[in-house]
Amino acid sequence: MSATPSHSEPRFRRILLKLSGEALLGNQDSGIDPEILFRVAAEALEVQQSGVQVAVVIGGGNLFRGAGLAEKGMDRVRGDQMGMLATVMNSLAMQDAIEKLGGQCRIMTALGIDQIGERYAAHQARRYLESGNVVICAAGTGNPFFTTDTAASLRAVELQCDLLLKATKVDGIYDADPKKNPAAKRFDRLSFSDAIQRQLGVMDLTAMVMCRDNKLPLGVFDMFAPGALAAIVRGESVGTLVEV
Ligand SMILES: Nc1ncnc2c1ncn2[C@@H]1O[C@H](COP(=O)(O)OP(=O)(O)O)[C@@H](O)[C@H]1O
Ligand SMILES: O=c1ccn([C@@H]2O[C@H](COP(=O)(O)OP(=O)(O)O)[C@@H](O)[C@H]2O)c(=O)[nH]1
Repeated sequence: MSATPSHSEPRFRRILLKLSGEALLGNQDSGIDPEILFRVAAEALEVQQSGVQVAVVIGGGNLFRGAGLAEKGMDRVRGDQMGMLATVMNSLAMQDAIEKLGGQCRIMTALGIDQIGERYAAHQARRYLESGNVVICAAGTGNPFFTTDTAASLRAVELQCDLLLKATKVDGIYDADPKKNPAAKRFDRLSFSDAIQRQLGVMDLTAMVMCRDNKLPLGVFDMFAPGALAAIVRGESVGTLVEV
């Protein structure tokens, strides 16, 4: 992602890791593949233990998406509320995995669910990050009609992260959807204006614009590639880096 060689000092002080809900499926039809869950949790912890503060946003596409429910006749707002609750379930699974691996982890939710996590507040989230917790920001933005990509860009800006990393089902941003066009070419680096102008579909427009306007670099990488997260944080060129 960056041409700069590895350093023993971490390149980043604080990152936000956006995990695809759908990628948590692994080879299953629904739910969460524990192998993927634990591998990603271990990689997030490894990065955190190397001295980088780690905030996390998890999608809910492995369980529910509001738009899909609305297509089948459900009220869109209720469908999106189900989608946001799906992100809370994934967040609980990730918190459990991180704690089982010996890490400290807080869930902060955009919707009030007191027994599960405290209500998200940026200043408190920053304190938890500074005191050695992984902080999972659950329930998206708390509003229907948004996505967890947008929630991730919002939280990353609020939490003053140096980098937003989207871990997804593809290994970067291509000039066309690589799942539909096998001849598509991957970018190592790209500007936000190019990504927005070319309507490259890997991240929704609202999230891209949020990153661009706040000069927050965005990395996109393959959630199934072991070691990719740590490599990016060491400054190695993995996936695609989008900058202003
Ligand atoms: N130009 C592109 N480059 C890479 N991926 C793309 C592109 N256009 C569309 N995609 C698709 O975007 C998907 C990732 O986005 P999304 O469905 O929001 O996933 P997530 O569940 O990770 O949020 C990939 O699976 C890929 O097929
Ligand atoms: O701020 C938000 C974030 C998410 N969602 C809902 O939660 C679902 C799951 O999130 P997403 O589709 O972003 O998950 P991913 O694609 O990352 O698995 C979405 O489809 C929406 O229905 C929402 O309503 N508001």
